[in-house]
Amino acid sequence: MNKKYQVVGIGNAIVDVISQSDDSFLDLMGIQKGIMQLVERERGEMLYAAMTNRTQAPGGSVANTVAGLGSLGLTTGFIGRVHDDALGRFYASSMQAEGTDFVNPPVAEGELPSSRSMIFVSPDGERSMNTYLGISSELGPDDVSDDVAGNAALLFLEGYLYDKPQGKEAFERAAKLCREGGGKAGIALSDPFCVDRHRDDFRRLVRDLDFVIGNEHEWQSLYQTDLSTALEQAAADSGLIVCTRSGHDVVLVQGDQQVSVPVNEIVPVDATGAGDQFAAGFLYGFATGQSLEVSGRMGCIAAAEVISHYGARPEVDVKDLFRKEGLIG
Ligand SMILES: OC[C@H]1O[C@H](O)[C@H](O)[C@@H]1O
Repeated sequence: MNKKYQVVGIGNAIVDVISQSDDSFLDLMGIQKGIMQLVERERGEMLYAAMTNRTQAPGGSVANTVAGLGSLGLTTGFIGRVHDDALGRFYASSMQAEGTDFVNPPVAEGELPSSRSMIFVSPDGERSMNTYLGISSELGPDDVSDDVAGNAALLFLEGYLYDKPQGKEAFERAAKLCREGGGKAGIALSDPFCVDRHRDDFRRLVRDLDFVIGNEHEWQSLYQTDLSTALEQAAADSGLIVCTRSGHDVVLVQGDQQVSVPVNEIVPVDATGAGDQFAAGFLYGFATGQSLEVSGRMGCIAAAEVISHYGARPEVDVKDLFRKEGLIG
């Protein structure tokens, strides 16, 4: 298919502010370990000030996936919203520099600043994210142009967008444009609490979209049952489903075909972005016509790379890693 973009993503455009902390610091600050929690602006500022040795990097779940695909050499675009402030300009220019079109220019009007997530990484590699959504949560249908969503061979949608009515509209419009243009659209379930908030919508999306990627907790939350029953139901509902299981075999089901891809269990330096980069590796395989098994293996390689260092995006050429495993020539 001759499209301007091999993959387009739509989601929250978030600058990650990363620091290391121990669990007693999390307790002291009232941070729940291992999840993404939304925070108000004031609390975000307080947490930011409490961070020692902080570093800053572009993040956002689906944006991380699309950036990973861009650095793998696919033509990629990302639909997100940043303010025309220092963080927003940093975000937009970093995406471009990493090889992904950041298609909507930073917005000058309005008062909400660019989004940021204060991420505390524990000594065991677990990450605790505290996200102030800011302008990102104002993403709406007007931010989705025909030229971008209608020109995508694959569209990857972030489940978190469903948290705001205008985000949901943007998501639905992008999916419609992509599929009317002959592309395929899929969703990242985002997190179990997000699934809980939008169960009916997400079950409909599993039936309607072309592929769905989630982890075991998200699939269990979606069908409110044990994992194997949940995956059976998902596979019956959807053309292609993928389930990651942190440190355990990944399960992929497409029609009658079911594949399990083994994962080498390693202690992460920083677990941030593991699912996002799994999705990047998997979608790279999917977009380039690889088998289900090879695509799953690519996902596992990309995920293993990103958890071996701080930050949610790859630091090496992941294609080299695919070559070393004999997955590409
Ligand atoms: O999945 C990891 C991402 O989720 C949050 O949205 C952070 O921005 C981080 O980069």
